[in-house]
Amino acid sequence: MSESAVADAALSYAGVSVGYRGTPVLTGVDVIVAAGQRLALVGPNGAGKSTLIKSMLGLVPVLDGTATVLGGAPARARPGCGYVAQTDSLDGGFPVTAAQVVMMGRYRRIGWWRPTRAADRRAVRDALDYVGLADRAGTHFGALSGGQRQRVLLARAVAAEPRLLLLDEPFNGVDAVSQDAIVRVLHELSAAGTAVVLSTHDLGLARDFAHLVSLLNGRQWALGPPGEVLTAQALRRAYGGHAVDVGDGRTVLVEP
Ligand SMILES: Nc1ncnc2c1ncn2[C@@H]1O[C@H](COP(=O)(O)OP(=O)(O)OP(=O)(O)O)[C@@H](O)[C@H]1O
Repeated sequence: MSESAVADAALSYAGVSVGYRGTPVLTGVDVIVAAGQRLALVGPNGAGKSTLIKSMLGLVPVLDGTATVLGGAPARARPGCGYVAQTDSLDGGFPVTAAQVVMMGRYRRIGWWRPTRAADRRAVRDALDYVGLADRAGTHFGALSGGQRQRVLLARAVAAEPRLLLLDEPFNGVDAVSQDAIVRVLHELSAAGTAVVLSTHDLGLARDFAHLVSLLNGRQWALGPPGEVLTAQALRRAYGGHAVDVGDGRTVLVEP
C-alpha cells in the first residue's frame, strides 16, 4: 500500500508489539484499516484482543513497531474514536438515564463544563433511535436489561460521531435480536465511512461481518478476508486445543 494510503487509513499497524510493564503479550501485528472498513479480531481467551484495542486508544503502550491511528499517535486519536469496552465501568446503580449516558459521548466534543446545545440533544436522540431505544431515553440506566445497556453504550459511542469505532466483545450477554440491531447499526456506520474494529469469539459473526479478520494468539497468525483467514488449518494453528465458537450457536474443539 502506498504511503498516502497509510496516512489516510483510519488505522495502520506495522510490526507492532503491545504489552504491559515492558513485556509484550502480542507481537507482529500488521494491519491497515481504511475508512469504512470493518476489522474483526479473533482468537482464544488471552490472545491479546482487548490489549490490542486498548493500544489503539493509547491506553496500553506500543512496545515495538509503528502504530498510527487517525493519522497520528494512538493517544492523540482518542477524540476521534468511539470505544465500547468489554466491561464498562459505568455503575448500573448510578442515577443516570439512558439519554444522560449517551450525552456523555458528546462531552468530549463540547467539553464537560459547557452547556449542551440543541445539536447535542438531537445527536443523543438520533443515537438512541439508531439503536432502537428512542422510547427508553428517560429510563434509568440501571433499570435496563444487559442487552439494552450494551445498546445504550453503543449509542454513546455513536453520539461522539467517531471516525474509528472500537468494540471489545460487544455481544456478550446480548440476545439475537439486540445483536442483529447492533450489527445493522455497525453496517450503516461503516457505509457512512466509519472504520470499525470489533473483537469477538463468534467466528460465524466475524465471517459474515468483517472485510478483514486478524487471527491472534500471542502474535498475529493471519490477516486477510474472512474466507482466507478462517480456515481449519489456520484455526488449528492459532487455537490449538481450544473451544471455538463457529457461529449459529455451535462450538467446536479445535485439536492441536
Ligand atoms: N493489566 C494487565 N497487566 C498485565 N497483563 C495483562 C493485563 N491485562 C491483560 N493482561 C494479559 O495480557 C494477555 C492478553 O489479554 P487480553 O485481555 O488482551 O486477551 P483477550 O484476547 O482480550 O482475552 P479474552 O478473550 O479472554 O477477553 C493475557 O495473558 C492477560 O493475562
